[in-house]
Amino acid sequence: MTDWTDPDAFAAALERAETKEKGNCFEDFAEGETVEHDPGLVLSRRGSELWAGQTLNYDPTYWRPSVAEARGYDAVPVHPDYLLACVMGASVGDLSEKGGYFLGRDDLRYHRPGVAPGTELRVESVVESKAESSSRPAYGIVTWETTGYDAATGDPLLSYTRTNMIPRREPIAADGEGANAGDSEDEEAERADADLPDELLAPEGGHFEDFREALARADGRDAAVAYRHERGRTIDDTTVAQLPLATLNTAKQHHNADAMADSPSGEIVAYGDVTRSIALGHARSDEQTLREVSCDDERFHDFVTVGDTVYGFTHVLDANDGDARNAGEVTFEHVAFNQRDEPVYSGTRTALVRKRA
Ligand SMILES: CC(C)(COP(=O)(O)OP(=O)(O)OC[C@H]1O[C@@H](n2cnc3c(N)ncnc32)[C@H](O)[C@@H]1OP(=O)(O)O)[C@@H](O)C(=O)NCCC(=O)NCCSC(=O)C[C@](C)(O)C(=O)O
Repeated sequence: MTDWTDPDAFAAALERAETKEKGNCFEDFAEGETVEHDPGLVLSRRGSELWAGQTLNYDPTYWRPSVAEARGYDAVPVHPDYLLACVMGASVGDLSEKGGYFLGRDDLRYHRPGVAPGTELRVESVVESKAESSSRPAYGIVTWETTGYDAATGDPLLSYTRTNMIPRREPIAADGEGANAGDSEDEEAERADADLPDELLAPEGGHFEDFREALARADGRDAAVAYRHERGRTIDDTTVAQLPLATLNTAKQHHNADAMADSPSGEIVAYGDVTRSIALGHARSDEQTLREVSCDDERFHDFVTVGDTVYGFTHVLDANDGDARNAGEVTFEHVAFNQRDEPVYSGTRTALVRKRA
């Protein structure tokens, strides 16, 4: 029998043993290819409450039957951020388990409001495009279009396109050190405050009319409707590892400190959608949200690690009085930032916001 307790013998065995790989490298994806993700998940009320509770998304629609019914749902639906994490999580083993950083997401659309616990998901992705990274020779950049369906009816529930850095099997020659390498400090500062005027106004309350009135006040002046949210949430073991694992997100970035020691972040990092959900939770806590409609231009600018605190900043872009009697459509730009005031996520979001009774 082999003596496995002899550290030298064991180290020698490990060196010779083949590692059964998980996930795919940049070279494994072909443009146009469709990938069916096996895992799927059955949405659960417990999972939704865990996600919403840990990310400070405390809209009672997703907890209390009486409120859900008053908002037009037959029963308490799952939280939309949890639904998104379940669709994304099922895709990770095939698309990004190798350790690629989540760079951004576009065209997030919720196709059906009020998805019920007990719904079984079927998730599928199409490889939309691949590009070499000029700054990071060990990585390529891949974009996929992912859709989550109700497995029983075939109805699409949610879809988006996502872009990740994905490790290559073979590094290529690189010609730069980052997309903004070489920019002067002045150029960087100019980029940072390019879009915001001096005067920042906050809405009086969180109803549709409050956002519309604030935009009217800013109109014709050098002013914008932009404000910060008081709450912060420090990333801990639950948010960094438990939430992604509970939604089948096997990306090593969130739970394998050993593998991450030798990566650009040097340690495990928060799942981008946890960071985003916390920032959106802060924003929703200052808003009378009826329903999520869409998100666009979502970008992850920097790593968030255990001990970092995620805060939120909101810029109101538009308020449209649509067809609904009880709500209007508001478009926001949200920024998540850390305790050093560094932006870590930004994106636009459109939601139906309730009108005053
Ligand atoms: C990755 C880091 C280190 C690179 O930082 P950097 O300074 O090297 O460079 P950069 O300027 O930010 O971008 C590098 C390259 O990516 C490109 N790029 C950038 N964004 C996009 C985009 N949207 N679409 C297309 N391309 C994009 C950009 O144009 C550039 O191309 P180049 O190499 O040819 O010059 C830095 O950007 C960073 O720290 N970002 C935060 C990453 C992060 O923490 N993501 C969330 C956690 S990982 C995660 O959640 C995982 C998940 C969800 O579970 C899972 O996929 O399984």
